[in-house]
Amino acid sequence: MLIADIARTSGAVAGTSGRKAKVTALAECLRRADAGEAAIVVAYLSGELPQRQIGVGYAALRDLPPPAAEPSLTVPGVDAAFTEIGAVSGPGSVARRRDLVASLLGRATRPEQDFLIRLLAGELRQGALDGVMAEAIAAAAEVKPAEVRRAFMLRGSLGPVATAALADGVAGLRAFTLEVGRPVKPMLAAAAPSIGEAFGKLKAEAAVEWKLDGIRAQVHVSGGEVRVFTRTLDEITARLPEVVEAVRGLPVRAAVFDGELIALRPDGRPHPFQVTAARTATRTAKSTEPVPLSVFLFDVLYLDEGAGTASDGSGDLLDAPGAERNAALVRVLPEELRMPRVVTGDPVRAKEVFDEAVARGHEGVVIKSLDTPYTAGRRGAGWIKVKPRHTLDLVVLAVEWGHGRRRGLLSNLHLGARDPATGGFVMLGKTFKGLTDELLAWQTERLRELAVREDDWVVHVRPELVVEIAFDGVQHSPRYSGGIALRFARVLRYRPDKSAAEADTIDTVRAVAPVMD
Ligand SMILES: Nc1ncnc2c1ncn2[C@@H]1O[C@H](COP(=O)(O)OP(=O)(O)OP(=O)(O)O)[C@@H](O)[C@H]1O
Repeated sequence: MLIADIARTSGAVAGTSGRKAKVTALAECLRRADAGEAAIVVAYLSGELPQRQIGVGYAALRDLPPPAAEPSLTVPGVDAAFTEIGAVSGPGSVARRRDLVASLLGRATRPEQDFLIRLLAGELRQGALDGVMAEAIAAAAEVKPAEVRRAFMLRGSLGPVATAALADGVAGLRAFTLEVGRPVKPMLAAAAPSIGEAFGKLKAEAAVEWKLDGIRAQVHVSGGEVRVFTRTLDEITARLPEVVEAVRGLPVRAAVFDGELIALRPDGRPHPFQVTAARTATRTAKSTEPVPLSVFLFDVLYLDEGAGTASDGSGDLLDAPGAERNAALVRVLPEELRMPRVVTGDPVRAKEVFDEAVARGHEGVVIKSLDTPYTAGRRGAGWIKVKPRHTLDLVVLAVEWGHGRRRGLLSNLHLGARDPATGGFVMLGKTFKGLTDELLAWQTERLRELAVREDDWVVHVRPELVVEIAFDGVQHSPRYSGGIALRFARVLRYRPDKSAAEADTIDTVRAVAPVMD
């Protein structure tokens, strides 16, 4: 298969806002790929190329060689070239990489050059196409989309799922199973502005759980071994001995739990989020004394209680309804390891739980359907979060050099929400409020790494960094393409645990904040 095919498909997908048209274009492209190429096609089209691994700076992409007249680059050929570029190291590696990129681009036609540059610069990398891509794989392989989504949840990446679907259909997809020790993509929550609205979306009775502002953790137990993974599926076991200790002695042969880890003060109220985050951050100030994390588990995806017990045998619980998974959780976990939870059909009672959680310094509640299975992502909205004050996770699109005291620092952030219709981002406003000196220094360094171009004092960056923003409301604004702007936006913190594909969408912004005039 030729890169020209992928470039053309990428253009077609970007050029239409219709979901169906996107799926059709992607499926058509996948049908032309052989099973081995499919994984690469999927990765490139969803912009999943690991830029940092390839390590091509923007400078290498600025001076383009003249384009080739005819397309000749093949998918395996380009992939091999990327691997070669990524492997260059040692003295002179920057120049060597630049030469290799120039040689690759010199063999590309103009549209192929455009595509490869956007791929290398990370500008295709919104991954917003995950849902669309899963549907396209299903269409190309002639299987149900649910089969593809399930395999994606279990495997964590769509490339290998596409290969399996095209090579072996449903049988290939079902070969992806839940294995203790291998993390799966976590279930996420939709948002509602109030308890009443959240209840309105679920059946009469639902579970109301505290929402703690900690770190999501998937805890895998097998025999005496405990392993802990983040929501981005990275292993953090070695950093959290107290979590391993808390879970080690449970009466299970094997299990996979889902939950939240948080640093609590002796009075049970949470420490500021940074204290929790410091326990798993890769770059931390060594001077701070680590504060132990408490474990609050709220789901179980797999359970084998061992011979002679209630569930004698092994069991993947992903398809079991919420109430049944919780019953299993209650059976094997002591109360102090479980997330506080009340089952009720009464919104007034639910509001009491919410008020209590907030009074104790927590974020709010997650209202959970009793009958939905465990599914990755926000699909189906079996979980709905309600907070007293909604915040948004937005993507930094650009940043302005500061003035005065902030001279030499990247300060005023341009904030964007995801636009699922286009796969791009919609700008919602700017802010330099809420930034501490520490955050300013950190973002200056990080955003310089992500810079793609600079005009006057505005540095445009690869849309990768997710920042959590508080705001007072949303108002109409002709200045931005989405027609709305945030009022009094201020930075709460960065969300390095989230990718741009997980940032809030423009639809979420409208759902949590009615537009004021
Ligand atoms: N009881 C709970 N049930 C589920 N998730 C919980 C609970 N308590 C805290 N959480 C956290 O809330 C997150 C679910 O909300 P969501 O899917 O919107 O992710 P998020 O965007 O990280 O949330 P937020 O930014 O609001 O913390 C989970 O990833 C988890 O870390």
